Amino acid sequence: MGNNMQINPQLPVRANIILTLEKINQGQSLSLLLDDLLTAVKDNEKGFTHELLLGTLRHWHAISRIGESLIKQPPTDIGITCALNMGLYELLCMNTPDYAIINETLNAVKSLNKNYGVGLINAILRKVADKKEKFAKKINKNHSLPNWLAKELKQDWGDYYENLGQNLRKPAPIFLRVNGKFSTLTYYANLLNSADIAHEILPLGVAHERVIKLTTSQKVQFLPHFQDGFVSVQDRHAQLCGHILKALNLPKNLRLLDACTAPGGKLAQLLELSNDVFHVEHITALDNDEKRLNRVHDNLARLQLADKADVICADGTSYRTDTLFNVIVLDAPCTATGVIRRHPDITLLRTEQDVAQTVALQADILQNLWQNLAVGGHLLYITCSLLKSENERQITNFLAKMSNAKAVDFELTLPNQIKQAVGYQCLPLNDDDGDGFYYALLQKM
Ligand SMILES: C[S@@+](CC[C@H](N)C(=O)[O-])C[C@H]1O[C@@H](n2cnc3c(N)ncnc32)[C@H](O)[C@@H]1O
Repeated sequence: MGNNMQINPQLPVRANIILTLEKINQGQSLSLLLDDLLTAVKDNEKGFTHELLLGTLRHWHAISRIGESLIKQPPTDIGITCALNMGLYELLCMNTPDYAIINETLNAVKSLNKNYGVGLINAILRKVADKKEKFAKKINKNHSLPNWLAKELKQDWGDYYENLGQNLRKPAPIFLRVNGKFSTLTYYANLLNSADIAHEILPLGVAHERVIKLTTSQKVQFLPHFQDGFVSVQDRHAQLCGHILKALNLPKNLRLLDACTAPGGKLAQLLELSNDVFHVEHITALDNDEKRLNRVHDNLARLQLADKADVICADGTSYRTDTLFNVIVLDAPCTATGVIRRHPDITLLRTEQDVAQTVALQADILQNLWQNLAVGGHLLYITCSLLKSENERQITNFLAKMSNAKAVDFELTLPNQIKQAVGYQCLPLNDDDGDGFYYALLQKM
């Protein structure tokens, strides 16, 4: 059963959350919906709205299993499942009184003209409210991943799997990258101290580099000198990119291709790091998504780096240049299973079929970009995926096929940066850990 109602300020807050969940279940992404939702709710409801929506998504599969165990016939309207899951999450994981949750969830359902779901939702919420402790234990015990993904992660990560499954449903920490063109990490940490912004300084895992972690939630636009480009938000493991390349002590005047560049996080880091020692003469940055390239331009403008790179719209599977590159960064399109903590809707949007398609696309891009690399040049392959098929296996298959490619060793030193047959897999296993990233370094012979 469809629903043409749109998120709007006249609806109760829970009704707007149900509509958002419904759209995600139909394939839209949270990042495109969240602003609309938060704009539609009152200021004093924004925090609650965020917590209820994100919490429901983080626990979606665990909650769905509870709902399914109590219902004989699953509802034909996905909106009813969304309302039920939202109600169950609030009941089992938030502090709202039970009667208020049940009343408000039912009111929301009625305001969406879905009265046919009221009886079912009322019955299930009351049943669960009566045995809250039992169901709360259930929800917390297991992972909240779709079965196909849980199976793949178990195969790939054996001993780490349980911990990984639990951690993927937690919110991710916020890390900052300090722009060395304007500041040092120590100087910026002092600015944060002066502004009373709680933070920690943590190692990055490569050379002696460090990173800032914010320890309280903070609107980034209000960070000291954010608009002046002193600092950017970038995940701890994403920040390895520039430092792995810097540690190679490459010759000066590098010609670098940042393939798959949008929204430009790694590109900006490379430009910020470029100096007399790690000297990038020229960067070409490409992506095949025109819209996402707008975000690259915005980011570079804020960091005052707009004139430092040629940003082009091109397809990595076919792009060719006459002047070959010394370094190619390939931050490949992937299943993004490593960033589920930041985008919990991935567990609803991704399917098992997506994996094979993504692996094939990555192989095509890698194969084509290799033709643009000069002999002696390096290619840094990166994904934010946890799956070995996109990572270690992708690269070992490439090396087996390409007689002019070899793996280059580098060292990452943190416990959850795990050495693979080629490269490293970073896993989010602790609250301080960065996202799930894979890095492999190749050289053309
Ligand atoms: C993981 S994101 C890159 C993140 C970026 N490097 C950063 O650090 O901000 C992958 C990017 O690959 C792009 N992409 C997907 N298929 C592509 C293709 N065939 N050619 C070029 N870019 C592609 C997507 O548009 C997306 O922006």
